[in-house]
Amino acid sequence: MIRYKKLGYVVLSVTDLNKSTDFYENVVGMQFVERENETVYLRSSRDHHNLILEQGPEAGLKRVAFELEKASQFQGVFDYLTEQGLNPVELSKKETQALAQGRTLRFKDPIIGVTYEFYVEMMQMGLPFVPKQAKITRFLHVVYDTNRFDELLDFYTNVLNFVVSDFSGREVAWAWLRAFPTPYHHNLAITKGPENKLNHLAYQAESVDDIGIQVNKLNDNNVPILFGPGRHHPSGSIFLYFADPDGLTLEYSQGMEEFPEENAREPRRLEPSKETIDEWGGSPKPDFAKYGKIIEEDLVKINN
Ligand SMILES: CC(C)C(=O)/C=C/C(C(=O)O)=C(/O)C(=O)O
Ligand SMILES: [Fe+2]
Repeated sequence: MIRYKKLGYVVLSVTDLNKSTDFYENVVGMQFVERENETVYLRSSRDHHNLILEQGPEAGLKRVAFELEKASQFQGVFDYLTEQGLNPVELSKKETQALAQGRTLRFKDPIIGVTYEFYVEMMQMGLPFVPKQAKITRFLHVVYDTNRFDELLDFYTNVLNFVVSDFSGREVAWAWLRAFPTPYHHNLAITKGPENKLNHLAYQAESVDDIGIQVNKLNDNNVPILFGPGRHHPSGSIFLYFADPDGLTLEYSQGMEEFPEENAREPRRLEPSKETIDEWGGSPKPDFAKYGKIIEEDLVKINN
């Protein structure tokens, strides 16, 4: 059984690396760690990185990385994914050293083609994370649109050991999932849509005040606010969605429900109503979750 420590980081392809680095540092609130050629590492915790930006010809999602609960689980998880026919590839020492992390495997999900990375022992930085702008406290979740909803839900729950926190729909069209046994209501969610794409990425804000302060700061910086502030009924969180320089939707989220490992409540089937989406009655702008191409790449970059 796969046991996760946390959602660790994502890799985004961006069309203007300098602009996006400035945005994620000075608007979103992450801390710059280092730049290696066309790759920038940023963090929102003691981890060496919680976001990698890569210059590319088009914007999109390249990779989603989860940290396994224990280093001792790595080989067992590798063997399990092999048995499941997912053909995981273990990264070379050279590549894991470049990433400042321990043993690392990658595979592609066979449904929508997202590259996943499972790793252990990411280097912990000497100084604590200090947000420069918004007080973000962690990288919280990834959401996809998919036209293969049922297969994707089956894959996460029956192969990758994610647990459903809530569903929505008469015919289920939303599912919020947590990587077992991580406590947050969701570190991954999926929704039915005409295509397979990233819907949004979310960062936890320290307090409700920080969300309110960000409304003003985003407006001052002419950053488009795409939805909110409001309160999502599923996780109970206060939210604020805005656009990154490539139009990708980002969320600040505060106050999400947390689950115990044992005796957690059962998932609820929620009405897909306006009030479920936002208890305060708001609606998303047309550009909400409009962009977010899934970019497929080679699993291994540095061979030895
Ligand atoms: C916008 C959708 C329909 C919605 O309700 C989102 C809910 C939540 C939440 O409850 O926290 C999210 O953040 C999410 O799905 O990402
Ligand atoms: Fe969200």
